[in-house]
Amino acid sequence: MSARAGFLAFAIAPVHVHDGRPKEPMALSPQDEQMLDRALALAALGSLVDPNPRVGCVLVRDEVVVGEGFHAGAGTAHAEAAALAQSGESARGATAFITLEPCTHVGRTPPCAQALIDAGVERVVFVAADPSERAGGGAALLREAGIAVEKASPRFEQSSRALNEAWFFAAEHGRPHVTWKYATTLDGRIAAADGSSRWITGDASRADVHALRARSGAVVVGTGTALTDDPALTVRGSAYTGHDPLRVVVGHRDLPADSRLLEPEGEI
Ligand SMILES: Nc1nc(O)c(N)c(N[C@@H]2O[C@H](COP(=O)(O)O)[C@@H](O)[C@H]2O)n1
Repeated sequence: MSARAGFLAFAIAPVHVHDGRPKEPMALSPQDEQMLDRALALAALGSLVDPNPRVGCVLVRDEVVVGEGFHAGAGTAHAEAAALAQSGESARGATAFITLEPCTHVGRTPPCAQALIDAGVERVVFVAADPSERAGGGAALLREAGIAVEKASPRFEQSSRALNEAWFFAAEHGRPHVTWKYATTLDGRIAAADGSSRWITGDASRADVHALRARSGAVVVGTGTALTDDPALTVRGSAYTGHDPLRVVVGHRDLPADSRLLEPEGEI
């Protein structure tokens, strides 16, 4: 079965066609918006814990989806490359709907903007600009090549940002996105003075903690917490999806050999 045939069951309503180039941005049609929603749904299939953003791409030609792709994690094909691999020659003259501006850099994989140009894509609609210095600027490159480029409305950008909150933060601020997690009693205490009150939160809150660990690259505690609470800092229960964050202990004191942090699960 050809890549094209594999995806053609998903027929859509008409998409407007560009005949000349370059073009002024035009309002997106409801069909365009439908494709952007599809691209966002594809992006959500990517890894929650990855140095790379979650990105989705849909290629449409003659009102038909000819390729779809999403980025599954660093080192694998970018969303655009995955969609182009499916569409093959059918990408010529197509519109690409992408949740992030196509990248311009040679990183672990080749630049997506050039791949779209080489494939003969005629129009690109993207959701959010890539703020990173090394990979941004794809829209300008595409325009220089005569491709019609449009940016989606802020409603879509919000969705793309929500999918990649930590990645956008790091790309825009040059530092990691940090979540400060703590538990206190209503009177502002974190433990009884004698250290006896290890758990001051309930099941629901602890489930939240595991979900938070599951989508974090690293968990950092001080040696005070490590020695007093003996936490494992791994993801447990239904939140576990095969990923444990890197466990980082900051301080000068050694951990005892039987510390749960030294157990083989998870990296320290
Ligand atoms: N446009 C686009 N589509 C994707 O699917 C992507 N993953 C990205 N990522 C951008 O490229 C950087 C990572 O590239 P490599 O892992 O080095 O290949 C990432 O930081 C984004 O800027 N872009």
